[in-house]
Amino acid sequence: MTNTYSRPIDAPSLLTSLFQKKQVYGPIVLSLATLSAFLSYQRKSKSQQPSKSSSSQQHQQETDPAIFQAHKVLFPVVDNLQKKVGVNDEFKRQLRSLAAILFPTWHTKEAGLLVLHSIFLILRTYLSVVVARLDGRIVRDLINGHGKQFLLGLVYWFAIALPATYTNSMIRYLQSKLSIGFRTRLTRYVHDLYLDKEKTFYKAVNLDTRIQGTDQFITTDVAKFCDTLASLYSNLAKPLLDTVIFNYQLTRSIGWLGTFGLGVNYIVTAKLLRAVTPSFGKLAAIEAKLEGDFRNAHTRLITNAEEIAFYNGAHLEHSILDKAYLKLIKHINHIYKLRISYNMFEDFLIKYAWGAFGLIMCGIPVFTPGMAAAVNPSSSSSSAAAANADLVGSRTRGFITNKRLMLSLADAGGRMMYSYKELAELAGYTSRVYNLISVLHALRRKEYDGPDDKRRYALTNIEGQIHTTDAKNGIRFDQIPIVIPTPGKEMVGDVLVNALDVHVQPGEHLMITGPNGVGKTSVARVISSLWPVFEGDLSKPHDNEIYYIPQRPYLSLGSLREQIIYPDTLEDMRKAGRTDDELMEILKVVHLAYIPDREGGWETQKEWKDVFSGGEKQRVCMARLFYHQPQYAVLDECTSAVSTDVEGLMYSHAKDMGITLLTISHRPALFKYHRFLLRLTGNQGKWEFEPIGTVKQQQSVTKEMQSLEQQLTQVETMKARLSSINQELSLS
Ligand SMILES: Nc1ncnc2c1ncn2[C@@H]1O[C@H](COP(=O)(O)OP(=O)(O)OP(=O)(O)O)[C@@H](O)[C@H]1O
Repeated sequence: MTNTYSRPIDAPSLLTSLFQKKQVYGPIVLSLATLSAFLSYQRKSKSQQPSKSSSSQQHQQETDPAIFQAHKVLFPVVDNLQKKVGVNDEFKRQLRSLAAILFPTWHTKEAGLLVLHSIFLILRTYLSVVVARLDGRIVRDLINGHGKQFLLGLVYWFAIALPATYTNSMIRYLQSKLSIGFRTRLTRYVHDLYLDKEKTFYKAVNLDTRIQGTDQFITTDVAKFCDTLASLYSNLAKPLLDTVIFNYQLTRSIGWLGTFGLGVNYIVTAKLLRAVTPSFGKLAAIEAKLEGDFRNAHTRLITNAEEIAFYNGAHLEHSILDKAYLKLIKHINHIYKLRISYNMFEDFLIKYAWGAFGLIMCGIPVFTPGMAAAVNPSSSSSSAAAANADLVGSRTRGFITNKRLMLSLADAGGRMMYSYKELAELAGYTSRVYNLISVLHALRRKEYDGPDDKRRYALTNIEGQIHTTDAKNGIRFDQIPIVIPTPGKEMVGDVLVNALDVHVQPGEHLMITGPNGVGKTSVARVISSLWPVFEGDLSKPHDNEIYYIPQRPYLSLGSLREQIIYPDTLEDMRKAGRTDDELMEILKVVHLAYIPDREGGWETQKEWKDVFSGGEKQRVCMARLFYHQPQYAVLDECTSAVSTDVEGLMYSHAKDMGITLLTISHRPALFKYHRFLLRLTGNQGKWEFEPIGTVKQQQSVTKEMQSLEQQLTQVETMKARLSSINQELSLS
């Protein structure tokens, strides 16, 4: 006899024919095929991986500038304050722009992963239907007392368990792989933008306020974006597929009316949930920012640990950290509170309302006489008792199968609805990551944050020109004002130095002096293109012919050798044919020859900023100058902690090497190593430029000496007065 009740599940379709004829073999064969595809894919991707620690290979992988150029239109900067962060058209546009980075072509590893992931998702849905049907069959055989078939059903059950569990683990594995793949692509892209030749990393921090806490953006937000995107694909694609297939199966079982009811149910639920969903996207974006602030406060503490410890500043730092943490926690608590009512509503709707609705749907074929007859026309030809037993068996099978499908459907629908919350969170991370990339693109093109109109000294009105010339032409400032770059819509910069007009020729060592905060370092910032040339013309040699030693010594991560050759790598050093013996000679010049022995050799790796004393750090930086032997050197108070005799030796050595010096210093002892003096007066941006050793200067030195001598003559008078005061005090 035909089991007519279960006919809908056995309907002639590709899927159902697979259940019928290859109920167990089908899934196993499919799983094995997918496994072998996966293994061959793994082999292929392994063979394409770059060899370990090959910096030249890593270099080859840098993003092609043509790609950045092409992406210019995809990443216009948007004002996030004005745009509402949420699941809207702007979110879709931003996601499409980011997709161009995640999937540059369909021949990428990530595209392969996505396809494989999708195959496993389809496989899982297919297996769910097989399991639902098998479940129904086993229960039917149990109720009908068909022991042999019951046992056979159990054998099938275990046979399916293998591909089913494998499929589930693969889905999770591929989801993680997809997330890591996205993250690698995005991070590489961002690093290439951030650490490019335009020194965008400096500009993002100092010349712009649109992305604050870049480290948080690059480390945490990118990772969260990738995780959410990968999981959302899985959380949306699978239930979507499940919904289509299960609905199809159910339609055949419960009829079109039931399916229509299900459809209405979905639409109503989606509308209701949408109406009550708080703006999780915006909340997630704020949370990410507050996390960044908290992390930043900790990073500052670590970076400045010694200074804070000397000042006994732990108490204040403690309260700063607490404040940052409390702000974050307050926000997270607010989100949790919003979630209470939202989750209640969501659970009520999806678990309980849908559950009741599902049971009603399952009951339709049972309680609707017309339908039962329609699905069971052959029952009249059997004896009444047998027909009754068959009817109970087939009803049970139908009910169990439908209930399982219904539960899976509720689960799928529920997950789709839950995904809306995830989608809203994704909108928040998308807006953060998009914002980061679009601002980095803008900074690379020198499009800064400033007023819309052409105001003088605004970052949106940079009119100066920079010319790269031969080193023998020197460095020339032609009517260049030194202006503090000030980001912001209504902001213009303050002028530190008026139209500077100075020419430094090779060998004409220049000393720049003036009171604190007058703008001496700022002159160096303009030469090195950290600050823009707002007006005038700057002519200078190529960047690699000028070496800068800043006021604060910087020691990098890496070996002792890498401290001396910074920013060259060991590979660069070897390529240039330089040796460790040469480095030792350099260390002798800066009186640090004892360091390699003391520290255990050139390869030693330490946190060098904590190892060297203040003077040693400055001498290591001077050693770098002698290693690189540039045509020009800008030395910004970089020997202030070095004893005068060693300082003098280093200056003489630099000059002997043919390096033209531009020294920023207050120390008159350094005058004698220079030929010109640029004095920034601080008086409304005025400056003076003159040769060193002129009559005027000698007169000024003589005048200073006379004034000092005069002060010395008063010392005896002052001493006498002091002792008389002491005497008076002891008498009283
Ligand atoms: N990024 C910035 N934003 C705002 N103001 C800045 C910035 N950088 C420097 N300034 C200001 O510009 C002025 C000049 O700074 P600069 O570092 O050039 O001084 P300096 O003459 O080298 O001083 P010192 O002798 O103390 O080193 C200072 O008042 C400083 O506060």
